Formats: sequence, C-alpha cells, structure tokens
Amino acid sequence: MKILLLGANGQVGFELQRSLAPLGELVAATRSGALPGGAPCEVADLADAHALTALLDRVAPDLIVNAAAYTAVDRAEDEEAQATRANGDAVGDIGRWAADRGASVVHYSTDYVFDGAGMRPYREDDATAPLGAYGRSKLAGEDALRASGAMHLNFRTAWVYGARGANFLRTMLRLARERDRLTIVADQRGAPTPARLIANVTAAALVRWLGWDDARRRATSGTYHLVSAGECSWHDFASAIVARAHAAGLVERAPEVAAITTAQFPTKARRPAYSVLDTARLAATFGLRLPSWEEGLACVIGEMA
Ligand SMILES: NC(=O)C1=CN([C@@H]2O[C@H](COP(=O)(O)OP(=O)(O)OC[C@H]3O[C@@H](n4cnc5c(N)ncnc54)[C@H](OP(=O)(O)O)[C@@H]3O)[C@@H](O)[C@H]2O)C=CC1
Ligand SMILES: Cc1cn([C@H]2C[C@H](O)[C@@H](COP(=O)(O)OP(=O)(O)O[C@H]3O[C@@H](C)C(=O)[C@@H](O)[C@H]3O)O2)c(=O)[nH]c1=O
Ligand SMILES: [Mg+2]
Repeated sequence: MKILLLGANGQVGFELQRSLAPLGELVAATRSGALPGGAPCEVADLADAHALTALLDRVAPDLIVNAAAYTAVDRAEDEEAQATRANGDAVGDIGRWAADRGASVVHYSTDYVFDGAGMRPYREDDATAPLGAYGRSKLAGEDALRASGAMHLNFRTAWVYGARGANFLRTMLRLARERDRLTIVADQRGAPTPARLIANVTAAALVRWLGWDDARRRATSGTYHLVSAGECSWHDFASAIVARAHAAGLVERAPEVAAITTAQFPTKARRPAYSVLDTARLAATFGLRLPSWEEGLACVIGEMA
C-alpha cells in the first residue's frame, strides 16, 4: 500500500504523517517541497495541474490523502479563482487520476458548505448553500470528487485547531497575552475539532475501509461528518481556552472574554450561524466514537503545557 499525503505541513496534514505511517509506505508532499522542520519531501502545488498529474504518475499511489487546501476564509472573497483552483479543480484532477487507476482518495471538506440556517445538526445529505467563496470552492471540490467516480472518503470537518499551525486557539492565546479583554462572537455555533483527532479518526476509518473489497468500498464511498461531539459558540470556545490555558500556566493573566454579535465583528466573508454536524453516519459505518470538544481541548492544552 503506497500512500501519497498532500499538504503535509498543514494542521491536519502534519498529524496525518504520524497517524498514516503504520498503514503503508507514506510519501509526503508540500507546496514548498519541505516538511515542518526542514526535511525535504515531494513538491505538490494544487495550482499546477500539470505538475500534480506528473507527481501522481511518478509516485503511483494506491491511496491519495489530500489535506492541502486554500483555507483563508476572508481572503478567498478576493481570490475566489485561486481558492476554486486549489479546493475545486485540483480535487477533480486527483479524483480522475485515481478513478483511471483504481486508486482511492481521502479528502476533507468543511461545515462552511452549509448556510447555517439549520436548527439541528446537519446530516451529510442535507442541502448545501455556502455563504462565501471558501465554502463554494470546497463544495466544488466535493462535487468534482464525487463526479470523478473514484472510490473516496470525503470527511467534512469544522473549526480545526491544534497546538501548531494557524488556528483560533493560537490566536486566542496570542490575544490573551496582549489584551485585558477579548470580544468574541457568541451567535455562531459549531464544534471545535482537533487536527490530531481528525488524523486519528481518518487512520482508524481507513484501517477498516481499506480491508473491504472494492464493491463494499464503492458502496461506502461518499461524505462523512467528522467533528467533536457537542457544540458551542466561538465565545464559549474562547472562554474555555482562556480558562484552561490560564490554569495550565500557558498565559499569565486570564483576560475578560466578552460576548458580541456577528454584526459587531464585521468580516469580509459571511459565516454560518449554526454549523453543527451530525456524525451518526461515521459512527455507524466505521464504529468510531467522537469525543466531546471539551475533551479535545483538554488534550491540546495538555500537549502545549
Ligand atoms: N482549518 C479549519 O478550520 C478547517 C479546515 N477544513 C479542511 O480541512 C483540510 C485541512 O485543513 P487544515 O489542516 O486546517 O489547513 P491549513 O490551513 O492548516 O493547511 C493547509 C495546507 O494546504 C497547503 N496549501 C494551500 N494551498 C496550496 C496549494 N495551492 N498547493 C499545495 N498546497 C497548498 C498549505 O501549504 P502552505 O503552508 O504552503 O501554505 C497548508 O499546508 C482542508 O481541506 C480544509 O479545507 C475543514 C473545516 C475546518
Ligand atoms: C480573532 C477573533 C475572531 N472572532 C470571530 C470571527 C469568526 O466569526 C470566529 C472564528 O474566527 P476564525 O478567523 O478562526 O474563523 P474562520 O477562519 O472562519 O474558521 C473557519 O475556517 C475554515 C477554514 C473552516 O473550514 C471553518 O470550519 C472554520 O474553522 O471568531 C471574534 O469574534 N473575535 C476575535 O477577536
Ligand atoms: Mg481563519
């Protein structure tokens, strides 16, 4: 089993290097050709279709795990073409390459494919209606992967964070050191999900899925919601981060965490008000339990302390 991991220096990609290693021969690729720490790896730029196909031909993986993506939600409003190339078109290219060779694809998508007007956790087949360019580009990738005919798992996750990388937790720790008062939106609800949990669940699901025959893998190809259990607002999440980080000695003083509305925090992109995802399909198909967002936060803070 040869596995090509794209985006090995992102939050999820970094964790996948470890979780996928026992599953086969792992070949890592990044846009720069270097891993975090500087070790060389393969080069894969999703913006360069020709080079991407050449890499696939040369490595000839049995499984492609695509953790690379354009993830700058606000900037995507001004760069929708770039976002769509990386998150949409490139995913179709990967899917078609895999379909032609009988290879499989693991891909990641987002809660931002939903408009957030829902009243209960979203299921995989609920109607999508992205509010912004990032969500539209990710939805294009989902559609392209499905249309490619490749055997695939598309894990829709949300609010990804961890001890490293660019994420909300690290922004809150930085602001907590700089300010006496944080103002955080309390009217957007979701499920903060550690990158490491996503990587571990991906590997656990793959151990089962790769052991199934082609017919069963085809029958189970599609989208699975993969998020922590429970739900909270960004304000709840920030409050918990500050409290736990202070208790763990990561920040000297705990700033006040004030609740504000989305209208009081203008951003270029609109974000869903409610994007909790129902993970029953993942649990039923792969027999996996998703821990609560509070358990996940305790793990990540513990890792940083
Ligand atoms: N972050 C989040 O909150 C969420 C993420 N997701 C999805 O999960 C997946 C993993 O996200 P996450 O790990 O958080 O993302 P990160 O932003 O941490 O990492 C994204 C990676 O993609 C790479 N990348 C960006 N553009 C290109 C390109 N044109 N060619 C090659 N590589 C590129 C970046 O490389 P470089 O370092 O060179 O820029 C980076 O390593 C993505 O599909 C994302 O859409 C879903 C829900 C929430
Ligand atoms: C920094 C800051 C943010 N906010 C708000 C803005 C926003 O509504 C919310 C979260 O901010 P972020 O910039 O981390 O959010 P954002 O970049 O939109 O996070 C999203 O990223 C993409 C890639 C996804 O796929 C989503 O699941 C989600 O994780 O917090 C405040 O209210 N106060 C603050 O001081
Ligand atoms: Mg962001």
